[in-house]
Amino acid sequence: MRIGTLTGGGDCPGLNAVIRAVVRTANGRYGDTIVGFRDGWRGLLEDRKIIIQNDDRTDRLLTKGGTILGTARTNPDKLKAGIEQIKQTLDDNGIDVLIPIGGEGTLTAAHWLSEEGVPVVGVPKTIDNDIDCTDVTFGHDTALSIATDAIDRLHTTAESHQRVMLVEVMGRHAGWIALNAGLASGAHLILVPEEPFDVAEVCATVKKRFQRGDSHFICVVAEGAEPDPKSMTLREGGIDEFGHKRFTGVAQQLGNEIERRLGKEVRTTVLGHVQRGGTPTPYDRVLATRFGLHAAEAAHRGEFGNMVALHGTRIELVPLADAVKQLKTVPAYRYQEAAAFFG
Ligand SMILES: Nc1ncnc2c1ncn2[C@@H]1O[C@H](COP(=O)(O)OP(=O)(O)O)[C@@H](O)[C@H]1O
Ligand SMILES: O=P(O)(O)OC[C@H]1O[C@](O)(COP(=O)(O)O)[C@@H](O)[C@@H]1O
Ligand SMILES: [Mg+2]
Repeated sequence: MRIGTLTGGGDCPGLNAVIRAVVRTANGRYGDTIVGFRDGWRGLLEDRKIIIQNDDRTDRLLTKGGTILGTARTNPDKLKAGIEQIKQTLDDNGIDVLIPIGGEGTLTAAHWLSEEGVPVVGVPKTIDNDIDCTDVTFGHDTALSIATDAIDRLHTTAESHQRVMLVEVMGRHAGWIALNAGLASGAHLILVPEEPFDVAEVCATVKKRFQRGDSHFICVVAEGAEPDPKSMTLREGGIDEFGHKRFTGVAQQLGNEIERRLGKEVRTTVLGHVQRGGTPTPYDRVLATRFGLHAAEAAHRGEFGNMVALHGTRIELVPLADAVKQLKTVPAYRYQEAAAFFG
């Protein structure tokens, strides 16, 4: 069998561990050839690829961050217009099944290709934890541990200066990183995209904490968090060429407002891409490895149009159609649990 693979969307710790697991399983067990397309869907449009050998170098990919295949975003309309080219590339390379590894966008494209008759088995990746139908994906645990470590460090400096510190973490549509890192590090407030915030309430929470004699205030803000429009408006950033909203720095703008209203010293830290860099945690290495193994096995069983998913302790298959129907956002009950520790 010839298996094609690619990595799409934002990179994520554990992508290389999936590639290694696919190669080791498919080549080691079945003697398959693995063709890796470069830079996401673009590699299929432009027929740019490498053969990934089952050798010692590939084996060492287990711990390596990023993706050896490169990743990219391609305007969805351009991708759709290239369907004949994609099919031609798959044909020219004798690909029997494609294993795309990516987030909700990449998996939406995978679902569309599957409906166009391309044999596909998807592997979900995201640091944001916003892919539905799987308990979690690899990448989230690593991002969490980086964000938690950063917030732990901000506590001590904030305490020394009696400051308000805002930490902006990733999370475009879903506040999982903010929620979980905030809980893990004992933040005093967490703001997520799912729950619009009121600036007056934020200021009241900050004020109350200082009034009772506490020394500092840490607030974790997801990059996609938004104020209730009646309480404050954010600068407009427009939409990028891939249809994603451009963020304008919610934490910085909220920080300015807190400083103006309360006269407290505020500092803002934007963690940015450091959350996605470096080696995956052991948890993510194991999950990525299991995803790769099960994707290769599903490809051999001909169970196309599916995505591997973690359910409890088992890796199972779910239809791509179900997985991309909606994003997995933070439910109200989880935010309410976290709110018990605010202030
Ligand atoms: N609705 C869609 N239809 C077809 N292709 C899509 C769609 N959404 C995204 N894609 C493709 O998947 C790529 C990756 O999606 P993106 O959302 O940027 O990353 P991720 O896969 O991490 O969610 C996009 O650049 C685009 O080529
Ligand atoms: O690398 P870029 O293009 O700046 O994208 C940043 C975005 O990528 C992410 O890290 C992951 O998003 P995707 O899973 O959709 O790729 C988001 O949290 C963040 O908003
Ligand atoms: Mg996406």
